[in-house]
Amino acid sequence: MPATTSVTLNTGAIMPTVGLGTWKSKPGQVEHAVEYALKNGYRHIDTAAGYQNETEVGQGLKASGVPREQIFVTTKLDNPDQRNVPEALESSLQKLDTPYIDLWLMHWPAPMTRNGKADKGHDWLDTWKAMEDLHLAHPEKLRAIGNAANSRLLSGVSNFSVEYLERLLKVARVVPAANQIELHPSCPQHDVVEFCQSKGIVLTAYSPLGSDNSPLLKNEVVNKIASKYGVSPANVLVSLHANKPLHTVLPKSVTNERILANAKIVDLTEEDINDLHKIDETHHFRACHPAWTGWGGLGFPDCK
Ligand SMILES: NC(=O)C1=CN([C@@H]2O[C@H](COP(=O)(O)OP(=O)(O)OC[C@H]3O[C@@H](n4cnc5c(N)ncnc54)[C@H](OP(=O)(O)O)[C@@H]3O)[C@@H](O)[C@H]2O)C=CC1
Ligand SMILES: O=C[C@H](O)[C@@H](O)[C@@H](O)[C@H](O)C(=O)O
Repeated sequence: MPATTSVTLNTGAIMPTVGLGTWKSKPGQVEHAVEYALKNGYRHIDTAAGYQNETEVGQGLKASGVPREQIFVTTKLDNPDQRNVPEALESSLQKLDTPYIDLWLMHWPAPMTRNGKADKGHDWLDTWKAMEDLHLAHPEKLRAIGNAANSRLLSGVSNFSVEYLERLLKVARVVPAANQIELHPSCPQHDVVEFCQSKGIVLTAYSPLGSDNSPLLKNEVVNKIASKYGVSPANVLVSLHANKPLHTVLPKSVTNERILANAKIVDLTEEDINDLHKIDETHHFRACHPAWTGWGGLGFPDCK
């Protein structure tokens, strides 16, 4: 299958395959990164309330001059806001200075207190129910969950394992449109990928390069494939997802040349993909281990 440039969500909305990541992209830098990306062809930006840069991301959206309706914007409900879902949505809309969000994700199935501890008195399933209620009441604010012509209202999740998705889907009125999870050759999560694909849930690959100072950029297999196509290792790591059904991918950079370069996607062969998947057999890692939430491994088999 040739690499895709967009996927269709279960709402019918179109989500561009490559989006600019903004975790750790600081105010002062991120406005320019977003503006530069949009001026150079990106149409998908990923942020989160937890990144504390929504205001500056919003400034970058405006500065680009690209009409809002041509841009796919994802943001996320922060873990300490799981008891305050409507207020959190309003806060993100205000900071991003936008009338709607294209995709709103529960950042982690892990309610937390404001002082960084697990909030064991709250169930993330109740958070999802509150997100569903909001979507049903305000479809105009959450584009990816539907519109007047499509009353099937959908939103998304992030960091959901198969075990957690199964619990969600048992009671959900709304099938998540996307599950944003860590995906790269050293964290392929085939179980979650297959499960989501079987339910029509789009996978969004986070930390696709392996995050900061990634060993994957120096990996021999990645470099060999990069040489074969005359591209950089980052292009191979981004392309890996663009070559799979129902996948999108979020390379992050605040460096102009990298923002530009990372958007180039190449077609990979099945053999290339199999070789990249073998990397995990000898070198597995996660950039974002779920244990930081205080909720343990969140049902991920490699996090027990
Ligand atoms: N839902 C969730 O829980 C999570 C979501 N995410 C999302 O996914 C995005 C991507 O993940 P992230 O962890 O940021 O990591 P990435 O895998 O995108 O790697 C980013 C790092 O690689 C560097 N880099 C970027 N391009 C290149 C290149 N071409 N060559 C060499 N180095 C490069 C960046 O540096 P520099 O910027 O200095 O150029 C930065 O240090 C996040 O920004 C966020 O939007 C990430 C983690 C968790
Ligand atoms: O989206 C990014 C990640 O989920 C990030 O928000 C968490 O992983 C957390 O901040 C951490 O410190 O590990």
